[in-house]
Amino acid sequence: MSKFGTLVMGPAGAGKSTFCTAMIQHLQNNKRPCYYVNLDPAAEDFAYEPDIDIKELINLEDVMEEMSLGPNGGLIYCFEYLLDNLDFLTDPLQEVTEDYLIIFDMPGQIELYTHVPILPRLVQTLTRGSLNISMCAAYLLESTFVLDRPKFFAGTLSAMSAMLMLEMPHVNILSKMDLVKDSVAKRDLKRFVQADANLLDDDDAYTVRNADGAGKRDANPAATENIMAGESFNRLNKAVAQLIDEFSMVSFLKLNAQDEDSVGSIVSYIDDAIQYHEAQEPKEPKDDFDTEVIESAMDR
Ligand SMILES: Nc1nc2c(ncn2[C@@H]2O[C@H](COP(=O)(O)OP(=O)(O)OP(=O)(O)O)[C@@H](O)[C@H]2O)c(=O)[nH]1
Ligand SMILES: [Mg+2]
Repeated sequence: MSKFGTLVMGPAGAGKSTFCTAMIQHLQNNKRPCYYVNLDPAAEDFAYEPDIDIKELINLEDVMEEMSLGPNGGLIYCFEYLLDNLDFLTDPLQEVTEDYLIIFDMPGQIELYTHVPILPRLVQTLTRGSLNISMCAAYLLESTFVLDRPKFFAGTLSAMSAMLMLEMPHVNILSKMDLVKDSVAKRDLKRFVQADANLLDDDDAYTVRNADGAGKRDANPAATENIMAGESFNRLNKAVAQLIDEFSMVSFLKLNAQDEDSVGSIVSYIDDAIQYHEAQEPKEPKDDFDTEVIESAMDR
């Protein structure tokens, strides 16, 4: 028998906790049980009280103060401490049954998803051994990144890095779609959803250099204001986009956390990835009634 869960990840402020709240609300509306695990040792306010809260084990503020660490070093310390005290997480999760969706709300420190080998160890504990949770990662990237294409590809690279590092079913999500739906053409949005590397060539804010390298910045100063520029910056971005293109593994689902249908559609993708519905026994209330009748008849 398997348990089911989703690991909600992504850079700071991507909308992870808001998405967790929206998922819980959606599952409750559909009479589905869920189990909420907060793994952000700095998170303060919750719309739904977590069933497990890492702050009951370790608190980022205390770590920063006592160990004289900054927020990123403090966070890594908190996760190493969690790995040394995994019973805190695994003991209560043993009791969770297969009809629950376990939602893990992660912190936004990007190093967790790129190069620090902490999450693979955590994921192994959750997905193997006695817990055996069938997990899907949900990696959120804020859709406003599409307004600055190099930034979008940098964010996409972080999503790909998490996919490669964790080696588990994975959905990538462009969050906060309500913020860009009026400023990005539908045709362009489709290309962002597929992480089309050619988007950089068509970027108004950047000039594709001439073959002799003598190209100029785009003539539109409004589009280029405050945006990093330069030939080597362009080459770096092209190389990043090409790498993403060669792996051909990143595409995005679109999320507006305020829209129940949008949340429902992402939950369906996650359900498919973890094969949630295949594991659910059809439950007929009549069965319980029949069992009660038979048992009481046998008692007599
Ligand atoms: N417009 C809009 N704002 C959103 C949406 N989702 C989240 N936000 C806002 O974005 C901000 C950050 O959201 P959070 O859910 O706290 O993001 P997070 O990824 O959990 O942030 P950290 O845990 O600090 O990394 C909040 O002000 C949210 O209200 C959305 O779908 N649309
Ligand atoms: Mg959060």
